[in-house]
Amino acid sequence: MTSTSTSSTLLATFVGAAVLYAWLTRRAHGKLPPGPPGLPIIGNMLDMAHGRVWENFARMGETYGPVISLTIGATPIIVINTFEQAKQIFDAKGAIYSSRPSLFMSGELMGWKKSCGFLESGKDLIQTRRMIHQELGSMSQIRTFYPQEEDQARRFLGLVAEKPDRIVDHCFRHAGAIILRITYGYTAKDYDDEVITAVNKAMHTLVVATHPGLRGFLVDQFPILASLPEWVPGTHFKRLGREWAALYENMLDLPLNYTRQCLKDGTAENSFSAKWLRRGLPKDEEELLRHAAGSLEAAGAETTAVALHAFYLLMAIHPDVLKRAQAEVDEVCGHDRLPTYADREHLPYLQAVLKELARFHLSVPLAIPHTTTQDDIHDGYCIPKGSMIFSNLWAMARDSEMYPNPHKFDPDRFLGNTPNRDPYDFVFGIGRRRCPGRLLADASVFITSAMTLATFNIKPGKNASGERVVPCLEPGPDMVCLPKHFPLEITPRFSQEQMDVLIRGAH
Ligand code: HEM
Repeated sequence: MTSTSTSSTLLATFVGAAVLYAWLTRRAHGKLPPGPPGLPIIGNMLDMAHGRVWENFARMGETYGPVISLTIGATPIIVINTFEQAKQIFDAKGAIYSSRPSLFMSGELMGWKKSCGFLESGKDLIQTRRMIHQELGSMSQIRTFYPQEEDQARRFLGLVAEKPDRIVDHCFRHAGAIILRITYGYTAKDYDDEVITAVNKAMHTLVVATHPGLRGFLVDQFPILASLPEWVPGTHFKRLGREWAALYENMLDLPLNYTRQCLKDGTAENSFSAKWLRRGLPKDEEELLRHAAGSLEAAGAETTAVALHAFYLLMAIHPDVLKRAQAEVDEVCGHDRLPTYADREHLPYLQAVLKELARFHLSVPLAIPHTTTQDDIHDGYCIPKGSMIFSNLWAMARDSEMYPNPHKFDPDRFLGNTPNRDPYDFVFGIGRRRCPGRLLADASVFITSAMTLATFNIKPGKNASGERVVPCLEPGPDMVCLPKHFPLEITPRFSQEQMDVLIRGAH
């Protein structure tokens, strides 16, 4: 037998033993919520293997009810498919439903466990969320960042005017630049910015490491695999973990060192990190700040970029909505200036469009999984301590009882005397782990889309053979759900000279 086949046999034996151990040691719980029967040993692993897992979960909900269970190895997985149940669980019983599962690959090996989205319940989580809340959790704080937001949105328009065919890149760059500006006071370069590149690299590894189901890393389901020596084939995750941890550290240090330097030089702009560093934090709190600031970069950039890209696609798909929203913006702002935050209350149709955007394309369709810190009995079923809990936000957004004709993009559902439920009640999560960046996200999407409507027309673009391709909103399979790319035709609404005046306006 060659050494490779010996090692492969060893790995197979080890994985088999780990899976069998997990199966045999599943605790004798009460009755779990109903769910699809799993296969012996691997449980429901295959049900989570492919495609948009949230759609599979919603289909299972039609058969088994609003709260369903699946198992992989020893861990019960609970999926909550309705808003009502999610409120009962995350709001009313938040004390035991608000921790995070420990993910071996991303949390331990790659070092993300101190990032806000990964923190388990406890002192560090309370302090981290307090830090974020104090500077980004109220409208009075968010308003202090309006000048930076408006400036970044103008820069974005400039880039779109220059290279309209690179709209997806611009959305990602813009969302990253906003977060860097507000978190660190750092103004990113228009192209090839070093810090944006560092964030993108680290984020790419995080997305790969946290793929749901079978596409993820087996060590998350069976942490015992981490004790295998590195010469065993299949343990390449250990080397990857080390390399990817270095990318995470770089993403934290590069921009924070910039803020520290600016504070020393007396040139620091108003920012989340500058505000906290100025207070002179003790070492342990400064370490918390380092991860808290990094968690804003990680959680805030891609999610906002996805919303902006989806906005452009939806405007190309629905020319009637685009025209009506443009007409409203024109009526309030005229053609001589760009919209500002002060206009927001006079733009009810745009606000309805943005609510429908948030409902129709969910940036994070399954939220971030929670875990329970105690056994619970819910509606007569047992939810064991350590269960992994998914809020199926996508299923809530497509619930026909809350949203008649839920697969139709229809901003009018939020106007009139009996509007549908505000999707902001759940698209940012529910309960104690609700997104702490939601006010900032909303402010960024508002100003960018309002300024876009004022300056550009958006139409389906042409493919390589010159045929017009009507886009559709086809979501990808990842936890942060990127829509499929389609060519768009984005053209300025005014002459070059007028566009220059509009966009340069406040510079
Ligand atoms: C359209 C944009 C955004 C959407 C749809 C979104 C949505 C979400 C969702 C669904 C969660 C998980 C909630 C849960 O587990 O129950 C979350 C967590 C989080 N979000 Fe956002 N988010 C957005 C933008 C932002 C921005 C701009 C920031 C930062 C400035 C941010 C920071 C965070 C953080 C730090 C967490 C982790 C919270 C925790 O674990 O306690 N998000 N977000």
